[in-house]
Order: sequence, then structure tokens, then C-alpha cells
Amino acid sequence: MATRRTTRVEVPIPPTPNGNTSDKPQPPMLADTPLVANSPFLPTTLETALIAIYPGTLLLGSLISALNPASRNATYLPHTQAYAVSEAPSYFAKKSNFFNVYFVKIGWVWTTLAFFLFVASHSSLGPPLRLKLTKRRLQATARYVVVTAVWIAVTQWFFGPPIIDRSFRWTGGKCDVMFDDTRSARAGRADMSDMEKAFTHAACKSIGGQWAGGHDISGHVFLLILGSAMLWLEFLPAVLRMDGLREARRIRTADGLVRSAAIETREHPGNMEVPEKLGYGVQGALFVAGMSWWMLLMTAAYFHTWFEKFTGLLVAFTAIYTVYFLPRAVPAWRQVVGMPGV
Ligand SMILES: CCCCCCCC/C=C\CCCCCCCC(=O)SCCNC(=O)CCNC(=O)[C@H](O)C(C)(C)COP(=O)(O)O
Ligand SMILES: Nc1ncnc2c1ncn2[C@@H]1O[C@H](COP(=O)(O)O)[C@@H](OP(=O)(O)O)[C@H]1O
Repeated sequence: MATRRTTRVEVPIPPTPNGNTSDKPQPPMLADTPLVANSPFLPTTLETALIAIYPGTLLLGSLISALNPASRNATYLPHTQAYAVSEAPSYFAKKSNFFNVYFVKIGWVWTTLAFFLFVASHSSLGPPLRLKLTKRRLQATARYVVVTAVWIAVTQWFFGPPIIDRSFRWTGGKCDVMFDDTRSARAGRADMSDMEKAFTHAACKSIGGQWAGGHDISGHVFLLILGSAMLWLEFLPAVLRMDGLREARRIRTADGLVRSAAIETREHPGNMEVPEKLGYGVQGALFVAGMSWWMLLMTAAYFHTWFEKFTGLLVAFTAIYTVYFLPRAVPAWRQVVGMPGV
């Protein structure tokens, strides 16, 4: 005979407004606001749609390169991650293009300038252009420091070569300096193998070698997504009064219950003041984020293999998730880095 199994589910009951044991004034209970994403680990529907623009851009770029006859007829050189210079299918397919040299190659300078112009000038974080340290400014700076540390570790230095260079070597890549197979060349290669261990991509290029054989995570895709996503996620919740960027965000509070992020906005719960004008800070961040999107599309269309671009996206998303989404579910981490727009 079939037995009927029952499952017991414990539903945490939020404390009633009168059930507080503390004398401190409590923020209004907004746990009953409509649920958009039930788990504090997940972005809201609107955030998901905005974030999907990044993989969408990579797909669009791949589509451009697959459909454009100029790209199809050009020779792709894997060791340079680009098309042969003489056959470059567009101005943007040349590494020497103005926007690559003066925007992406020093991309963290532009991202840093845009970030701090916004933090220093937007009234939602503190008195505009006055050197006053507010909690919101400090937490925004903490977010920048963590994201910058990830950028440094992935592209510049990680207790030696950066993670991109290390992962290239872990996957079997090396710096090919000599290509002839004479006995002296082979001996030379053998002598070099120890020295090679310290090689970075930059060092390899500087001695005229070819960085070949391993998986080369796209540094451009990583940097452009990391920097621009940080800027969008900072300023959008501060300038748009949209549920999906504000009160629909779910957070886990110290008592283990899941509530609307709006309860963390002390002075205007659920509705942090939004200035009428965008201001220089937001305009600067919009410009850098917009340019980053265009250069991401160009990288997607003309450089790297799809898998190298995908891993660039994955590494950037991991960092963005840790700084901008994980704090919602982990109150101790939220104490340190806070959340934009609350
Ligand atoms: C485990 C690492 C721990 C490090 C801990 C340090 C934490 C410190 C945190 C914050 C300190 C703030 C200091 C930040 C200063 C920021 C000012 C600057 O931006 S200066 C550097 C400017 N450089 C760039 O913008 C370079 C950007 N380019 C690249 O990253 C690469 O060229 C590329 C990834 C785009 C492509 O690589 P390539 O090899 O193809 O050229
Ligand atoms: N949008 C873009 N415009 C011009 N060059 C780009 C580019 N995206 C990538 N590249 C170039 O492609 C190579 C690989 O990039 P990355 O690994 O950073 O994604 C780099 O070459 P160089 O290192 O020779 O400058 C980089 O400059």
C-alpha cells in the first residue's frame, strides 16, 4: 500500500513591528514589497536583463565577424589574437587604433577618474565636491579597492606574473623565442627554460618572442566588462527610480530573514533622493561605460577566439558578483562594501 509522505517546511515569520526588543528606532518593514527575485543571491529581473547585454555584445561581435566578408577573407593569426595587419577588415581591427591606444590600454585610469568624479560629485553619496567622508563614500571606495585589486591580480601582478599570464602557462603556453631547429637553437631553448618560468606576456613580446600554445583569457574583454559594469552598477541605482534597481533587490538581514534592500535606506526608505540633474559625475561615468561597450563590441568582432572572450567575461562576472551581488546575502560582507543606492 502506498504511504503518503509529508514534508515539513519551516517558514520564518518576520517579527511584527511591535515585536522589537530593542529600543532603537527600526526602519519601516518593507518585507512585503512585491518579490522580483526571491533569493538574495540572485539579481533582480531588470539587473539580469542589463547584465545579459554583455554576453549579448560578445555574441553580436561574433556574428559581425562571421557575416562580414572582409573578416571572413582575412587571415586570423592566433599568436597575435588578431587578423593579419595588412588584411585588417576595419580601422577598429587594428591594434594601433586611437581608441585602443588611448582608451582601453590605459582603461583603468579612465574608469578610476569616472568612478571618483561620480563619488565626489553626486549628492546621493555626500555633499557634492566637498571633502566630507560619508559612510556611502567610504563603502563605494571599498568596492573600488576590491575591484581594483582584482584588476591588478588578473592583468598586472599576482605575486609575480598576473593571473592571465599564469593561466596561459598552466594551459601549456610558452614564450617561443627561437623557431629554427638547429642544434644551437635547441640548446638555447634548453638554457632558457628556467628563465622562461618568470616570463610574462609583456616580457615575451619585448624580446621578440611569440606567446603561444596556451589559453589566453582576453584581457580587453575582462577589463572592459569589469570597469563598465562597476560604473553602471554604481550610478544606475542612484539616478533611476526603478524598482528593479532598488527596492526589488533582496537582502538577508542579520536575523536570517530576506527583506527588501529598501530597509537599509535610513532617511528615505525605499526611495533615496534622486537629484533632478544628471551632473558631471554621472555624465562622465556614462561616457566611459558607453565607450567601453563600443570597444567590447570591437574586441568581440575582431580579436580573440570565442572561448578566450568567454573566459574574460567569466572572470569579470565573478568579481562583479562578489562585490555587487554577494553582499546582499552575506550581512558581514555588506557591512564592509555596502550596496549602491541605499
Ligand atoms: C593580489 C593583488 C593584490 C593587489 C593589492 C593592491 C590593492 C590596491 C587597491 C587599490 C589601490 C588603488 C591604486 C589604483 C591606481 C589606479 C590608477 C590607475 O589606473 S594607474 C594604471 C593604469 N593602467 C591601466 O589602465 C592599464 C590598463 N590596461 C590593462 O590592464 C591591459 O593593457 C589590458 C588588460 C587592457 C590588455 O592587456 P594586454 O597585455 O593585451 O595589453
Ligand atoms: N578593441 C580592440 N582594438 C584594438 N586592439 C585590440 C582590441 N581588443 C584587443 N586588442 C588587441 O588584441 C591583443 C589581445 O588583447 P587582450 O588579450 O588584451 O584581449 C592585444 O594586442 P597587444 O597586446 O599586442 O596590444 C590588444 O591590444
